[in-house]
Amino acid sequence: MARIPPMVLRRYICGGHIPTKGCLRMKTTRARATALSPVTPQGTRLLHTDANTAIPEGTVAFRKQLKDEAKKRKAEGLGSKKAKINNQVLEKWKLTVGIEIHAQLNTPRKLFSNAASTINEEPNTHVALFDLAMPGSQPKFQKETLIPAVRAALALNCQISTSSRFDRKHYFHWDQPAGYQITQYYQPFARNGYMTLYAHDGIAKEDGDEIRIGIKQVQMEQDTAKTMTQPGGIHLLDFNRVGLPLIEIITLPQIHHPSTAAAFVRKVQILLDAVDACVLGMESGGLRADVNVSVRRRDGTVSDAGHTYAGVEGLGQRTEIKNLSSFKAVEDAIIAERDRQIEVLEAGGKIEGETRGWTIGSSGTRRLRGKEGEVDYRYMPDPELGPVLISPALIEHLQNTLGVLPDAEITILTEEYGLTIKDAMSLVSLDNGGRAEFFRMAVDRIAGDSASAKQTLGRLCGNWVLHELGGLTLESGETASDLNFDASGNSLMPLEDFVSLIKFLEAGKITGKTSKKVLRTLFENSLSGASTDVEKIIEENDLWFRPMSTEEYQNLARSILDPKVVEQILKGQNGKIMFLVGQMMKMGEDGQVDPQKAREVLEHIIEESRT
Ligand SMILES: Nc1ncnc2c1ncn2[C@@H]1O[C@H](COP(=O)(O)OP(=O)(O)OP(=O)(O)O)[C@@H](O)[C@H]1O
Ligand SMILES: [Mg+2]
Ligand SMILES: [Mg+2]
Repeated sequence: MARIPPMVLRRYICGGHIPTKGCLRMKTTRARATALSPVTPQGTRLLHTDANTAIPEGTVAFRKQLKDEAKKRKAEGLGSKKAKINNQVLEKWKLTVGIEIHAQLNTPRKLFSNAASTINEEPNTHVALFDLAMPGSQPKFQKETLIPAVRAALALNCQISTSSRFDRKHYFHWDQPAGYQITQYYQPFARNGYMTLYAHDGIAKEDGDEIRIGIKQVQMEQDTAKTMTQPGGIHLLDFNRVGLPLIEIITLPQIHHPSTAAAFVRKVQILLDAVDACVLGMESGGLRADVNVSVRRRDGTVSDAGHTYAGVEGLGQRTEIKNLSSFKAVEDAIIAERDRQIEVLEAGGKIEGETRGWTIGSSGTRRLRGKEGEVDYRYMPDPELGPVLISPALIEHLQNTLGVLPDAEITILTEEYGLTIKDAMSLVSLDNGGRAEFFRMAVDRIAGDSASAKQTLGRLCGNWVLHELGGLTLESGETASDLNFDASGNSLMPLEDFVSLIKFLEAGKITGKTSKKVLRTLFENSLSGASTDVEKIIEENDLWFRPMSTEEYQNLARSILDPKVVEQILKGQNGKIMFLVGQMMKMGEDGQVDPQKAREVLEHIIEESRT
């Protein structure tokens, strides 16, 4: 790469200099954001950096915006469960949706430069010359990005091409300094995949027990810079994001219900996470979806369905809603756009091919621009990049090391470990699959080879791993992924100690209530590096279960017996006995009172008082 002297660079980006590692760093920490100012009186645009840029009047905090919008929606009755259910199918119109998902690959570097892939760091601190399209800079394909990309495509059942290419897609916008995006258009690296969605994935009930959505292709491409639009025509730009490696997953237009579309995006996120292809979910901006929506009349009376896509015929004119960043937004935007299109068509109008936008909580999509066609993009092979060659041996290796995918894991957890679908799905989605692994190792260690013990213990441990441990992680403020439930030896919840806790509980040596206390101590000790020896914790805190003698039961029973209640029971109100049992359980030490035994003792004393 040609070396560009700092002086020259400064003409392009105010205050920038070339750091040793090839990234462009803003000179002062004051320069937190780069603002692209509106057109100046001289008619030129200026880049300026100023941390003290006054926030224009009328700027509303994002959190407040969300709250206000949610309130408004509630008041309008939008988004209620009822509205959702009724909104999946329309009598006269058939909806068709195709989705493009952009997911950020789990790699340390950008796609064509060695600048670091970062999130939430100071803006404009990880930017290489090539990322800014500086004259003389050239792309250098970072081979490591292929590993997560191929893993993702394999998990989506795609065929991987051993040779693929990069192309330039031209458009002019400030978020793309080169004036084109490098993507794969003519020869993507993966094609012809599919994903199967089941009822428990949350598809519309009209789609039955399962539905298969075809994946046309998966391609690698660069991300754009992040634009933060402010009131007053000001746009803040963060070039840390420009050039980050993305995959674009393109489905066939085979989705016909809004909730199935949302379920698809959710499942892609879980799958990409499970195979370590991506690290960030929608909530952190690591995954974004564009939805393409069209409608056509079910009875075919008007010929407004002459469009075709990848062999799928008879489609209505599509519009595209870009950049959706939540599963709910996917569903809501589709419903709103479908309804808008129907309204236009029913009024005798025509749907234009457009790119549209959607804001959380709004009740309609809005036009952004006319849809660019392939001709507008002037796709061309990138002359600076050679073909991407992937050896069959690498593909085979990645296929063999994909691990158990979420669907297979859910089947194992429900059929072998007795979990409900809901618990199985929660387990699988936590800690990158590490929580489910921890659960299985714990149960296997206690149940041994017994299939029935596996079922009973599975249900017991499921509750502990999911809810009790889950509660503790939430409370401690640790992020679940930091907890590293992978039984790797330095896990924050040591597997062996957890297993002995469950064994003591199973053997009746400690009560359920005590076990919760011990788990908490275990967890806290583990965080602080203190001893996690369960037996020692129980011993030192005097927590072993000590069954009460019959005499102790009798004394406890007498202490709570109210003559009036006894009289009512003697008159035949037997239900009152359970009330007394409840009182005894409350009075006794932690979980020490066995309700069956308490009842026997109470009945005996009451019978005695009859004579
Ligand atoms: N008539 C239609 N109705 C609904 N969806 C459609 C229709 N035609 C195409 N699609 C969907 O639109 C998407 C098109 O994505 P593709 O990346 O091929 O083109 P693009 O939207 O022009 O590209 P980009 O947005 O990346 O510039 C696919 O998911 C496809 O299934
Ligand atoms: Mg696309
Ligand atoms: Mg598109």
